Amino acid sequence: MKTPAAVNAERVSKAVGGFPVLDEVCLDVGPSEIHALIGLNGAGKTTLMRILLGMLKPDRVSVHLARIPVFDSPAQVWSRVGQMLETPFAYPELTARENVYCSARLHGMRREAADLATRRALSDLGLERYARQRVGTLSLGNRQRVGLAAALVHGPDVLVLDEPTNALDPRGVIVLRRLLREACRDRGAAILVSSHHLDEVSRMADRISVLHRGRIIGSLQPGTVDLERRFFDLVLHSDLHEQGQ
Ligand SMILES: Nc1ncnc2c1ncn2[C@@H]1O[C@H](COP(=O)(O)OP(=O)(O)OP(=O)(O)O)[C@@H](O)[C@H]1O
Repeated sequence: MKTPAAVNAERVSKAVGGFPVLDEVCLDVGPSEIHALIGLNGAGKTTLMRILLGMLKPDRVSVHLARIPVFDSPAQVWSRVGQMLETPFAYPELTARENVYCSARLHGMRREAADLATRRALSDLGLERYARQRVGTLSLGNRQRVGLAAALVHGPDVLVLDEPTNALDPRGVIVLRRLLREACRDRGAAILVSSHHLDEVSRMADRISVLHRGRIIGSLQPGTVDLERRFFDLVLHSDLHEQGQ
């Protein structure tokens, strides 16, 4: 049975060293949906994603993955999750192929299926010619491609990707967009991506939430004009509101 694909965070707060990094953040990602999180540097995007993936404990716990509280999620649930945070999943001393294969096996795939899925993921990400090269010797963009192949290899129902395109070339961006769209369409994947690039998320996402100083301050409509202006309006309005308090 497939695990229902959904991410849900209710009023997640997190302080680090007494400084609030996240403040009552509510966020959800439904099946067959790409939800983009956009915000300035230091807004809290990575911290939120780490909490959603159970890597960091929020101060108040109400985070659900596949409708199960994240800290109680069994291996079965995690096997249906793919992620790539700041440092892509990659052992530098292993080859690209070995890295992706390891990810497939760690997500519970049997040898033969893992082998097949690894070939497909390497081909999807345009990595065939680097398959036997050690990841530590690859370019930054190709390391990111390996991280993405490792996140996607097992066909996850939930995907959490932190700035998945920041090192990709324009062709890589298009490829990733297509792969994410296919994951949504073919298996109803719930996908959360963070980015700094409004144009890119506008093309990729179904929903865009703006995170600023640890709070969700509004949303943007993908595909509409003037997203940049709307984004800065929200940021400015939030800053002015904070100063006025
Ligand atoms: N372990 C930590 N110790 C101290 N401060 C931290 C720690 N983790 C996060 N922070 C702070 O929390 C804030 C949010 O960081 P986070 O990495 O989540 O932002 P981000 O939105 O992903 O930023 P960027 O777009 O630059 O990647 C930052 O001010 C950061 O310095």
